[in-house]
Amino acid sequence: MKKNKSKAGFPFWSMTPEEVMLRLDTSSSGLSLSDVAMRKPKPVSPMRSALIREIFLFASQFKNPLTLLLLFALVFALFLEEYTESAIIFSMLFMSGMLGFYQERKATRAAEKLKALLVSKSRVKRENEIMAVPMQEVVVGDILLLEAGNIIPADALILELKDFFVNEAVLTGESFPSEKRAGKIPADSPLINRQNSVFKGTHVISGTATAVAVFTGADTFMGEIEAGLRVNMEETAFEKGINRFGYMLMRMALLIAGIIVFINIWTGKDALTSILFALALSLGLTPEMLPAVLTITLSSGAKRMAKKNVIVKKLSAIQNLGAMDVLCSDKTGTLSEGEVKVHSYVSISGQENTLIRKFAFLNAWYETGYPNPMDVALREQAVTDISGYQKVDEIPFDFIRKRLSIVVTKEGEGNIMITKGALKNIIEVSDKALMDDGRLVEIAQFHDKINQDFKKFSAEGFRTIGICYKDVTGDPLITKDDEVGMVFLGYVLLHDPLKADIREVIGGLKDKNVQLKIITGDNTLIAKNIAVQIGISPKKIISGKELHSLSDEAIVAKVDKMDIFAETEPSQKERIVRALQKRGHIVGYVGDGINDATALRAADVGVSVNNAVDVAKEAADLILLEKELDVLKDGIMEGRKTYQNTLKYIFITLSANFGNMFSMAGASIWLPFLPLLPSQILLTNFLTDIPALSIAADRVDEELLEKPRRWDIGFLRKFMMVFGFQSSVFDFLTFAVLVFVFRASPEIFRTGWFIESVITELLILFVIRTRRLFFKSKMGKFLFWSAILVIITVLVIPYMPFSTSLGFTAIPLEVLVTMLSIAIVYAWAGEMTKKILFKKLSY
Ligand SMILES: Nc1ncnc2c1ncn2[C@@H]1O[C@H](COP(=O)(O)OP(=O)(O)OP(=O)(O)O)[C@@H](O)[C@H]1O
Ligand SMILES: [Mg+2]
Repeated sequence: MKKNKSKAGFPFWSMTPEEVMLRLDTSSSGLSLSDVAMRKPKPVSPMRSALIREIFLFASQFKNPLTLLLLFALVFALFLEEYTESAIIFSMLFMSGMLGFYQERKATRAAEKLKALLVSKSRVKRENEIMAVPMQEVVVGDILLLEAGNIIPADALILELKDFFVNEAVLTGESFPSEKRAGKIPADSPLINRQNSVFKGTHVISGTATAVAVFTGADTFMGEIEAGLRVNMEETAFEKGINRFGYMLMRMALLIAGIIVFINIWTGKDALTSILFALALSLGLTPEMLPAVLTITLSSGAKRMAKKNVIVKKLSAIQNLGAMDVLCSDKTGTLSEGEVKVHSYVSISGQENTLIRKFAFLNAWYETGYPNPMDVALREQAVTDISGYQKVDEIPFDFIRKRLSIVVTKEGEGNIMITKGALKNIIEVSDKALMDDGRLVEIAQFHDKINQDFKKFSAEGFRTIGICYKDVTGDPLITKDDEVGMVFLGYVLLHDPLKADIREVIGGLKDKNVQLKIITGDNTLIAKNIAVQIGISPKKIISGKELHSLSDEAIVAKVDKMDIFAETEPSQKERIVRALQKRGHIVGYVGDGINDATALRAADVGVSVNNAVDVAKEAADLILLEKELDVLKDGIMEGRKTYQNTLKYIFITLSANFGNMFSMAGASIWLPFLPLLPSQILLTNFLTDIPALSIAADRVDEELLEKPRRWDIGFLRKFMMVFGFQSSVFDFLTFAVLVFVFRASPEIFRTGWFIESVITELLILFVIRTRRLFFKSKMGKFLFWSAILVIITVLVIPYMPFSTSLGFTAIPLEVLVTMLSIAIVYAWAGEMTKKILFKKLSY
């Protein structure tokens, strides 16, 4: 509240820079370092905050409906003074919580080290020196130096600016860049009109500015919004599936539990024990270790990715990576080396030309937009003498104009405006052309020639940019509107060779059933040329211009058939991604520019590189420390493994437990006693959870990783029905044998059934984890040994002295052998069913 008041009392946009700086006790040369130290938000002592973080992390392991059910059961058991039950439930809770906590902590620690590399820095002026500090360390009164690609670190008042455009979509929803200018704005004007100010979280599209930071952190507009909304994390398709599935199970469990309670009470059993019995059963049905399995699979996946120099910013991105079936990529640096080299400077008549060389150099030398490989290449060129030149003005590059203008001056030469950019966009603003002999001619007569040249260069694999100029001595300060009536000079041919292994990389992705689509701002001809080189059909290409004329629906209809999108504007990149998603694809996007940020955000998996602009890095889910598509293939495999192992866990919980519940309900009707004591049910659950957890690290058969797979709840339901039914059949067989053949006492009955159900669950785990014959698929070490250990434990427990306190008894050998035989036949039946089921549902 107080903060709001202070903001209302400080409408800095309606004040002059001097007033604001006076009030903030700062100056244009920046704060002193001692001032900065005083203004830094006081850190909570690092020790304590680390401890608090750990506690939070631990607590966060319990914040899902499944563990809540466990907690509820625990309280209930304690209330009934059933201490064995309580102890077992508590162990289960603790085990799942600890494991999740431990794994996640290990993973976050590894990730944090890498994330430190990712810290976005802001340039500030302090004690009259320019320095780069982590974005969060900007303090009130800091003088900010902003340039294209930066994320703005604070709410600030602009002091000076040059062609400064900011994208404020995060705050205003307006995706068109808003132009900033200096000067006072009425205090009551809405945020969108405060052109003299910038706001935290928005980003610079082009140009440069200095500004004084007025509000930081939670005091900013962004901070207010975040506090209000608690930034709603979007769920991935996978998470949605899991959650829906979890709720479905809960509903079913509750329903069946209700029926069981009813039957038991109706048949005259003790009401409270019946409730506890039903509660224990519904715990059995719920995949209570699912959260832990998920965290473990994901975080160990993230760790393995880190070893391959991939930083996973958002864990769930790994799942999406596995499910991804279309990968969109920009061109420069992904397909190509990204190290652009200048090949030549060519005039219309085809001659190497030194004036073009000089002008291109001047333009690149003085431009101040965000770093791009073309200007780097041009600046590297040794050049004829440019001493004596001075920069007068600039209009930075943007992805709509695709041009960049610089005004330079030199004694005796007046002021010259030099513009370079995409060839089309240069021709657009030129009406004359300069010949080698110095003549100026109408450009119109050369349009065909230029087109042909361009085709020729592109076919040879060159990226061509155009250069033009005009004399602006009369009015050397320019705006975008001055880009007209210029004199065309010629071409700069640039070379950006494709990566040597790009064909194999793309082939590799294709083998994994991920389709690559190229979305580039570059020219159609070049894109075609590249398509041919990497083995994509050059026919499946569409240009940004054509996209413009299409409605969203029309794009959706078309998007599948196209492999290359050329000459696109930034907003079209996002449109394409969304259209692909509407077609039902899970879409990845790789990009590193300002123009990629919205597409990165829209994609299911956004991938960027470490030297990308801040906005792109911020928007991405994964960061590659080296821009190699090949590592993505490893990531895709990780994602698919995660998915498969999660699915295994679900399969096993479903088939074994669902059948169990059914059988229990049945058994309750005709047995005069409870088929298992609540504590025994919990113990069964606990024991089978141990191997189930190690599924997280299980090996996965190669054939299961071949294509992206989706969460398919319909399939799960069928799977559950079939295997549940089968397991019930065997349960009833077991009951019948125990009651009619062995005339078992309640203790023997329960012990026999305990052994049978734990062992069948483990055997069926071996069966279900693969589609091959179970012994033909190699198992994860952990899984194998933990299963063996549990089997031994189960066989030993009844013969231990403490077994009576658990309600077990030493069963006769023939009962034991019969139970084991039933389990083996059951596993064999599972093999058969599995084969038929997978084939029939072709999943
Ligand atoms: N600094 C610059 N100076 C002049 N022209 C430029 C500059 N940057 C880009 N262009 C022009 O704009 C076009 C589009 O830019 P760019 O190729 O970077 O887009 P993109 O979508 O990021 O492409 P890519 O897929 O290669 O990453 C370029 O082909 C070039 O003609
Ligand atoms: Mg790019």
